[in-house]
Amino acid sequence: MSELAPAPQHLSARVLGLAQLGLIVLDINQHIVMWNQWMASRSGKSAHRVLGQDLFDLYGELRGQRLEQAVLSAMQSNLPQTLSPALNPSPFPLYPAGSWGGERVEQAVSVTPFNEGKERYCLIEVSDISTIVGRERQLRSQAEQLRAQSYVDGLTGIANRRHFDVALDRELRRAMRNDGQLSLLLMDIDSFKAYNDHFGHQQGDACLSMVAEAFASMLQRPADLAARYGGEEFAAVLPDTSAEQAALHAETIRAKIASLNLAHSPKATKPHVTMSIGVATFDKDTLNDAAALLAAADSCLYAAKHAGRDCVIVYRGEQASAA
Ligand SMILES: Nc1nc2c(ncn2[C@@H]2O[C@H](COP(=O)(O)OP(=O)(O)OP(=O)(O)O)[C@@H](O)[C@H]2O)c(=O)[nH]1
Repeated sequence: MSELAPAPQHLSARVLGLAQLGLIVLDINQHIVMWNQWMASRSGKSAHRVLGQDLFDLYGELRGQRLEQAVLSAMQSNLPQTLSPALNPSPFPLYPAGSWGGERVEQAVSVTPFNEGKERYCLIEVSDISTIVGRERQLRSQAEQLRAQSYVDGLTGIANRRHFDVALDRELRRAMRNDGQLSLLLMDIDSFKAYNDHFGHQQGDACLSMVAEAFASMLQRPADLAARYGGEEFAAVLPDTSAEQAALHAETIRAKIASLNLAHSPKATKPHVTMSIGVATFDKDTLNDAAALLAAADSCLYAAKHAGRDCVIVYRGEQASAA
């Protein structure tokens, strides 16, 4: 079997010149003994200029940083070191080849000690991970956008049912923990079928958007949540709000919707668009989960419809009463 001959020196030099990553070799004194073409074209410093210089004199900003510690530790322990790109983003001032200034190349850096004869050296490899980092950022921002969209109702722009469910569950648990107060409003546009039949579905959609906007603008506290519960139904989660306060709030919302004076179908009870509202308040013994609270608010909403619509009914035990 024939032995493989070592690569001739000119071949190694050519390969170093073609390498698509930065290669730096330091001697035991941290002086640069090798600096390949990739480093030269991204740093603006030719090998001729940097050979023999202390790397950390050349780049003062690296002094005392993780890279210097990694080099020292690699030289002492003879163990390779990898710098986390998240903790050490872009340590070298390197820029895309041919474009001076602008954004630094994102870098992944590893440090490998080695011995050659009696001498100890350290190889620093610098990879350009800008594309990967850019793609990661894009994916993260797309995921963030999707997450935000998945919580917003497409027609009205207020919170959707999923958001409502999450918020109600969170606030119920908070109320349980703190023995706090929490109220829920369920509201429904009156005779909306007649509205659609009279004005058409498209105008029906526009009406829903106007009502949603007006209703959401009435909720002032940051923790309050205005949501589209489904179809022509809306809901509000009101933390730290007693039954009396919620009843007042609901009455203000009802009056606000009526005051929009949106023309209704001649078949509706009133000449303008109105809303019926059911109110239920957390009670740690009886109304202490989402299903019970929703059922109580819904029974009040049903009672409001039966009481002639355009009114507020508050849940008071088994017997709902007008606000
Ligand atoms: N335009 C439009 N209409 C919707 C939407 N979602 C639900 N609706 C309509 O809302 C109407 C609700 O009708 P009903 O549940 O019969 O109730 P109502 O006519 O509002 O009568 P009351 O609730 O008893 O006052 C139906 O005609 C649905 O088609 C929507 O996204 N856009």
